Amino acid sequence: MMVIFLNNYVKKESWIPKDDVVLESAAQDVVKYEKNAYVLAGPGAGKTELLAQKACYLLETNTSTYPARILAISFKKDAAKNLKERVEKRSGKEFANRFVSLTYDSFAKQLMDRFRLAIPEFYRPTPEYEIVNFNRRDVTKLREEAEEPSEGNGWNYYFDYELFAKTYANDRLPLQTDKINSIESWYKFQLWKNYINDKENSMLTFPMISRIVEYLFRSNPKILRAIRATYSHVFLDEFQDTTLIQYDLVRTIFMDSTVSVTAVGDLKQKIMGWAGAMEGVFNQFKEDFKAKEFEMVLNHRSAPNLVRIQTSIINDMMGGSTVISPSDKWKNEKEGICEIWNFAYASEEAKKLAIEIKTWIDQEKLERRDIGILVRQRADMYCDMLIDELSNLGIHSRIEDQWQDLLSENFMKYIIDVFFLATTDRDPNAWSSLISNVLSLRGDNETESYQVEKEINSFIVEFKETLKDEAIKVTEKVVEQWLYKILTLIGLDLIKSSYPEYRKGKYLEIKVRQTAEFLFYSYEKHKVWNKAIEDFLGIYSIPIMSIHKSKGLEFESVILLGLEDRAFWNFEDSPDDEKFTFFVAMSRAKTRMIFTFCKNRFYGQERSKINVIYQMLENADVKQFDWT
Ligand SMILES: Nc1ncnc2c1ncn2[C@@H]1O[C@H](COP(=O)(O)OP(=O)(O)OP(=O)(O)O)[C@@H](O)[C@H]1O
Repeated sequence: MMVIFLNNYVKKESWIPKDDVVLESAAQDVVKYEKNAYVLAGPGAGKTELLAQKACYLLETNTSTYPARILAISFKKDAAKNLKERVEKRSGKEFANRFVSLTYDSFAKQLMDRFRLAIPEFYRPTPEYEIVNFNRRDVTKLREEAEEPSEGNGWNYYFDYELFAKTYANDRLPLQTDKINSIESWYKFQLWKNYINDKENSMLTFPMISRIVEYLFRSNPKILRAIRATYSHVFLDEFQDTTLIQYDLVRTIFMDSTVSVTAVGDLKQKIMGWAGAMEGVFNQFKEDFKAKEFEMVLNHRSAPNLVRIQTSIINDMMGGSTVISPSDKWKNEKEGICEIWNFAYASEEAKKLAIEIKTWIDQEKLERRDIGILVRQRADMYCDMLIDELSNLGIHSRIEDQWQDLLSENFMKYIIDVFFLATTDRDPNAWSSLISNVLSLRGDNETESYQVEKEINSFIVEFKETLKDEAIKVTEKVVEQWLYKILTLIGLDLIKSSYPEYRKGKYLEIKVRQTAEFLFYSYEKHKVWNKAIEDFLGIYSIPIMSIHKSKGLEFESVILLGLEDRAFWNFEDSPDDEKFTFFVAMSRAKTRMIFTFCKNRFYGQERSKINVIYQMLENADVKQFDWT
């Protein structure tokens, strides 16, 4: 175990933010504030950055007293990984070892695996279990397979399957068997019994896992004390999207404890209402945790003209007169383009956008990853013509959703570094990152360093030859075998034991197979491995994704393709969710934001239902251009 000596710590008053970042005064206060707090701030305010800086401060000044840990909980795997990497890069691995960055799902799952035997019997899953989703179709199946109590007890036997699929885990455990007084409550009980007890291997959804863990901690003070002693601080990112079940878990574990909790979020980016994001979560947190409110008012991401437009839209959406300022790195307040482009036909739209994007790449020297193409839904349908037109101009683009998840897998860094080292002459960054990652996986034993370097080096020399060997017919299966060789070199068992998500079931195997499939696809395109690996990472592709997947990301130029009624089909039912979704899209742009509308896409489009959005853009003086 690595011991940090006292003289490595920085005095609180001498600590300064990392990477020359200048924090606005509210952010400085949050970094140093010791009690529970929440931060409300708009897009690009640096909320995630603030958490990274606060982690560095707490660790480097020993305010999070050694050996306590800091826990950060995010929604997406890549966000959790990104936060961990920032802290690691700035404070170094020794400090960052005490920074645990997880998603809500993996946090709950880890706790359940660790304390499984302490879970009361009826709710205790089998040692091997399967993680599943539970949707409307599964409600139907459950109902088909169950032997319902016969009618005549006055219950209404017709119930809303959709609602049931969303709320089946909303009640705290244990379920009160004496309160089974409706068909829904009867099925809620059946679901737990059926999924956990009646199967050889239990089946669990993430909301069920959270519920089990919440129950465990609520009913077992010893375990509760242990976890409270593990963490000194907890960070909650994108707090506006927290569900009732997630919040209840956090509350049970950390409320009224010495653990200091900091939540950050933005009410204008609350876009998970459909997935159960809790109404009034900040107020509830304020009350339960006696938390102090902080507000940040700068936007570090977008150019001044875009900040002006975003601010006007915020005030239209939320009422009030918020003032948000761009950072002072911009030369003048007119910088930043925001336009609406109207087309008659999708083919014309695709042509015009492809030509425009080519100009950005050729003349403005934008990289492909500087451009983000966003859609409300169904990227495959909305973008097929644009993908073809871009391809005609020699520009590759790809629908990023599947890659995003795969690339944030914990085993991926080893694979990528080994491939980089085997396909380039010398890559010092890949070498040092690989060696330090392997050493840290193996317990940071410095004396092993020489041996590890030797072992990896000889593998890479051999792997280089393998990749060059034209006699080997590359297939998906062959790539999969290579991946296993790399993981075995690093330590397959260690990888499984170090990353809890790989401990159980076939998850690792499934992800390795998918990696082989995607890598092989990239290889088939380029036929040389150095290009294939870059292609796999997406360096040569313009990313296309749904707005939901773009959360937390930023691009120099953003195109929101299809600002139309049908794309925002749920607007009438959930106008706020949809307005916020639109706002998330427009706030991803640093310098250019283009919205498109196409009259004849899929047999006709209107913009009457989402007229409010167009009205807000008009109020902000956003200009429209007809390209037909
Ligand atoms: N204090 C700062 N000084 C300079 N740049 C900053 C600062 N804080 C953040 N940034 C930069 O601004 C951008 C936005 O930061 P970040 O992603 O942390 O914002 P956010 O509030 O989490 O955004 P969003 O909610 O829109 O996803 C990033 O490029 C980040 O590096």
